[in-house]
Amino acid sequence: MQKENIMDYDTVALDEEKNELVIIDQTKLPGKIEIIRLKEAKEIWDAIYLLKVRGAPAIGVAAAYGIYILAAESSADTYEAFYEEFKKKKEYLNSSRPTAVNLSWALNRMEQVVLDKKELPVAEILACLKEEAKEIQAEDIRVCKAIGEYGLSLVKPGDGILTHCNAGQLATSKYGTATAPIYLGEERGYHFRVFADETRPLLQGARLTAFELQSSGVDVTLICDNMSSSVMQKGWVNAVFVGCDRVAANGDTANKIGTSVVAAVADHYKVPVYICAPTSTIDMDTKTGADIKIEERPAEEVTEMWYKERMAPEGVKVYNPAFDVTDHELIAGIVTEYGVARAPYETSLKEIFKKKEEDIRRKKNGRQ
Ligand SMILES: CSC[C@H]1O[C@H](OP(=O)(O)O)[C@H](O)[C@@H]1O
Repeated sequence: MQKENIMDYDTVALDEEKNELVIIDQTKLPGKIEIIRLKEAKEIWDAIYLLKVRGAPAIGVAAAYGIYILAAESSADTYEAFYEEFKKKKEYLNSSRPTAVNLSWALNRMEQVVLDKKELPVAEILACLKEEAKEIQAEDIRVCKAIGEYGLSLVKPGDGILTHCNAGQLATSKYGTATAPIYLGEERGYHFRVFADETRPLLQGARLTAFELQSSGVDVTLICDNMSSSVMQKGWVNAVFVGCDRVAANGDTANKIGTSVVAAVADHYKVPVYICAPTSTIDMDTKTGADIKIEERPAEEVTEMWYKERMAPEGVKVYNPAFDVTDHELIAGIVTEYGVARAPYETSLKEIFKKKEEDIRRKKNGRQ
């Protein structure tokens, strides 16, 4: 039987007949492709909070379909009652996760439909809500493809690309953001060499990015988060492409934990870092990164080996060096028993050994 390909599944979809949200349960990947159907408010809230559906754009699409599904359950017989109910359900879904701006962006956009169509009967408002949610998803696909085209202009065939977390098709409706240039490039024979950071603690890189890239025939190598420096030091990385959850007006970008470490290392090795950002993820009302609310999650995600099944797709290439080398430019001082050596180390280490030799001589003379 043909092995299932994760790329053949919709990350998020609306079952229009049953008015159900249909998603891939990403907490089960890569070991199992499980499609789940959601209808109740708490189910949808939990799916977002537990990262069954995740990634800024995908969260936005799921919330848009989710609020439509919940609004369609309303038994309100006046606009005022319908709108009051709508606002409560919207605020509830919006409370699931704070950092990705697409959640509130999509819900606000759906609320605007209710406000704009207040003269229509509720049934017609619902039809408009469904169309708006479908347009949000259609836009997501167009936007990601456009990001792919622009991203492709920044790299060349055969380049090494490093990415962190999952800003792939599983974080969007199609193409992904950071992976969009990779997928378009694959279609056009670019044959990129991709390094996917595992991305502790929830392993979106190992479980999702490596999985979807491998499933698409992309040359992907899984590395631990602490290996990004080693592959950049070796010159294997020509560009870093990552996604985002919220870009502030000054360009500060909130993305998965560890992105700033990758960026600091890339800066050292003069590797360009590109944030692949749909404008729906850019928040011009937030002035700087310091103003972005950073979600904090349960300690167990760090302390427990919560992942009982496969942590990465079977057969994926892995680079697993046991050590790496820290470049001297990154070292403030080398602390020895004869003092602290400071850059330039060729000189200062020689001074240290001179002190050592003098010390040995003194001790030797003292004994004679
Ligand atoms: C297309 S950007 C997706 C963005 O969302 C991820 O976070 P999470 O897995 O917690 O939803 C990660 O930050 C990605 O870069």
